[in-house]
Amino acid sequence: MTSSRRTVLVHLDTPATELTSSALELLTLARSLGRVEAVTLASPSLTTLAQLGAYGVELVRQAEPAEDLGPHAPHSTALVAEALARAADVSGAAVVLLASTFPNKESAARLAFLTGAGLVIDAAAIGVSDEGHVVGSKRVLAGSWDTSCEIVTDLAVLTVRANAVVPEPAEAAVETTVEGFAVVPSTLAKAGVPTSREVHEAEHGDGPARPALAEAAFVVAGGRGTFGDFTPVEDLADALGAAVGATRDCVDEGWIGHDAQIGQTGVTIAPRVYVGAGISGAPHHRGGMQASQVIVAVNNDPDCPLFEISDFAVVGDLHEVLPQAAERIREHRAQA
Ligand SMILES: Cc1cc2nc3c(=O)[nH]c(=O)nc-3n(C[C@H](O)[C@H](O)[C@H](O)COP(=O)(O)OP(=O)(O)OC[C@H]3O[C@@H](n4cnc5c(N)ncnc54)[C@H](O)[C@@H]3O)c2cc1C
Repeated sequence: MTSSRRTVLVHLDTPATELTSSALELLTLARSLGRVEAVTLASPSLTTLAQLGAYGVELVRQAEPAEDLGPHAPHSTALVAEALARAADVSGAAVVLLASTFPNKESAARLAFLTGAGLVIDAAAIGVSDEGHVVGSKRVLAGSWDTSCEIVTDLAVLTVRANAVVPEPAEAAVETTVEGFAVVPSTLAKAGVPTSREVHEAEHGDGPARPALAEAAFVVAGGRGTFGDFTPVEDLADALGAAVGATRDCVDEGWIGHDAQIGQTGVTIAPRVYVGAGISGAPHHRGGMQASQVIVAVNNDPDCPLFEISDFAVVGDLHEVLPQAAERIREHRAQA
């Protein structure tokens, strides 16, 4: 199918007061595949509509469940799947894209089951084969294999990792209209509606708010080489607007919270830039960060294994290197 004939649905996470960076990335990616429509389970705000217009989306399809299932219904993965299935049917869509969050992966799996669609979870790139089929690519097996999966079904469902592309508005902004469509929730969807939902912000003391580790475009991570003092790591992270990560050893030592753990038993990340300071590069850690686009390692051991997969290797004491880097970045930012 040619891209001009292909309709691509982008699921907007709720609450849709303002589009997240992940949503803007999805819209950018979707434009390269065909004509983009957005789907939401909650009324989009004026800010959201303006953003959608800037990204070239003319139509937002808003699901209207036939029964009031309560305020948390848009977070029901079963209902999201049923709404997307209906939207795909109404629009004749060939592709549905969702951001790769845990709930969205579940919704995508349910959607694929409902529609018989081919499914790729955690795609890092999306292309089109010579036959016109959508191809999702990703790293698997702890970052040791790159795979590409051609989806040959009429409908392709993909969840896309954060930072797959740089968000870019369309060449020309358009007017965005909202069109409702009815969804009749199944017994399953009605049985599984969340009754409460509380988002816990990560705590950073009095410091600036930092992006979520799994979605951050920049990550600064510290290892055992910090000897428990994460100040230089956090300072560089704040200069860059980055998330803070760590190795499991630091978490086990109680130097930093579990949410910061990167690796096979922690968070898997694929930021645009990963800085690893005082980290040896053990396979368990590499499995969670090897897909990063640019890897910078700071280590006082010139033979540290992390250097083998680094784009930039800095041999030095992190307590000297990181503060200097943070200072230079702040100087550059002040001049910009
Ligand atoms: C089942 C299992 C699951 C695991 N899962 C994970 C996981 O998900 N994530 C994870 O990270 N680990 C995981 N681990 C642990 C992993 O195997 C390693 O032990 C761990 O990643 C090592 O952490 P590190 O690099 O901080 O420490 P180390 O390996 O001790 O490395 C410290 C590094 O700091 C350098 N250094 C020291 N001082 C300085 C200085 N002043 N300046 C600069 N560099 C300095 C040293 O040269 C060294 O390279 C797992 C282990 C097991 C058994």
